[in-house]
Amino acid sequence: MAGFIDRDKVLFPLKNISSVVEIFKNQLESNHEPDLALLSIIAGAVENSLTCRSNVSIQVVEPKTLPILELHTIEDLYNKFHAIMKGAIDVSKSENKVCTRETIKKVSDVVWNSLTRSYYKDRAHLQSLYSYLTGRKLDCFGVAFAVVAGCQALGFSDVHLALSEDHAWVVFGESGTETAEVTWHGKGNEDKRGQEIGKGVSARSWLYVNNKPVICTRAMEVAALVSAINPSLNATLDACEVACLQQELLWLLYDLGHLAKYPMAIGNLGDLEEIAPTPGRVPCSALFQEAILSARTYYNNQHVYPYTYQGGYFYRNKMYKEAFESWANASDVIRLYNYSRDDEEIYKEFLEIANELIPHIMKVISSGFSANSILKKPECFANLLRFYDGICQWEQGSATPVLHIGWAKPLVNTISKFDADVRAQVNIVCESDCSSLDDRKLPRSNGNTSCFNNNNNYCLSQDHAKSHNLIDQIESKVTKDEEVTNL
Ligand SMILES: CC1(C)CN=C(N2CCN(c3ncnc4sc(CC(F)F)cc34)CC2)S1
Repeated sequence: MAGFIDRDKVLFPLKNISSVVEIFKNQLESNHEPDLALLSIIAGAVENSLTCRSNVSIQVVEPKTLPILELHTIEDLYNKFHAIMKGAIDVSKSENKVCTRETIKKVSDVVWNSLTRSYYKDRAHLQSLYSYLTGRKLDCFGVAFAVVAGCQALGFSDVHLALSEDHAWVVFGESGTETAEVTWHGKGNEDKRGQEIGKGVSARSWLYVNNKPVICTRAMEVAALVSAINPSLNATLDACEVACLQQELLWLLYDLGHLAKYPMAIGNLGDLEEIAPTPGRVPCSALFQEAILSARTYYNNQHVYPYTYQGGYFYRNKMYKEAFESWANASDVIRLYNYSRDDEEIYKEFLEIANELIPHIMKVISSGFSANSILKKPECFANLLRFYDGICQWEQGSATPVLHIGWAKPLVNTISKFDADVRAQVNIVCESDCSSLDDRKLPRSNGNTSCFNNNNNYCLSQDHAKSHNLIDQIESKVTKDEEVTNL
């Protein structure tokens, strides 16, 4: 590990964004691995100086300048982190050895036991070592990151961060295939720190992405800390210097190839580019597409967020037909999983799409009568069915139910907005008898597109037909309603 060397120290005191980018560049291009503790402390210090309560007056700083960051501030915290780790774990005998589960548990205990007794865990700005070293507070990602940074400080180059879409753990050992929980997840769940990643039912939950997590290199761990930078000043305002720093650091990592296997980081960059496009760079829509391609290429299309990044972009830009397709593709991913109580985050995501975003779209478009309204397009109806059908299939075979009556009303409301002649163009094809499909949900390796048959009708393939009973119920209810209204 390069550590905190003179080439970086001469850049202090840090006064602007480009000097911070320069330090990250030096670390990433050095022939040693980048120093996670150093970069997390610097990113956290910059974020803290521009967003935290301490300077409540909205900073009016020169564009791209930062409140001055002195060398001793960073150096003292860096030395403190090394002292904590080396004071707690004796590694003299394990020079250049791979790490053991026992040592990882010790490092996790050091972090865990040094945290403030009780604090609001979901608060912003609790993700960096700056927060850990100055406030003794970390969020669940921050604990996992601190353990990996601690192991790096102790000389273990085999310990790496493993990331799902809502959880983080570590991999280690000779072939990097040992796994260990090092942090908590969610509210009120007993932490499983020290244990290997679930082989049981939790393995089928979205939380562990069907054992297709992002396994980080050191540079991807830098991408994770950069992704975790939080520019929010409060619920409505962002500190633009912090957002600008995050955006420039993500482009630096992108250009060095370190985001290629990290769909969520590409998605984060897409979100930032949508707000403030960088001249000469690809449009944000291309980044959302790249994130999807990365998830399909490296993670067997088992990740949901790349599609919801893209769907959110289409929705915000009133591209509703395209949004339906992205959301249907997201639903094609979740249908492979069994819903478990650890999956609240993605449940909330689908709930918001089904019960807020789609109803909003139905409201704003049904006022217009334009001929090319999406209500006239069978592919929109097909994608909506595919979206709802995936959620139904997600529920099937799961211990915990997904759907409740609150889902049905917006669902029927939406379906009934499409005229019968449009709905008639969508065939629900049972390519094979449903009963022959076993209940295990084998991940399908093909990309997600709604299948189109030759005579330009839109058919839902065999997997979708599994919940055709729900679709039949909707169809019959809608038809009945129509009969009633046509009486
Ligand atoms: C389409 C969305 C709702 C927009 N933002 C989304 N994010 C998903 C989570 N985000 C992330 N971005 C980069 N890396 C990671 S690792 C991780 C799990 C945590 F426990 F470590 C989360 C996450 C960033 C924001 S999904």
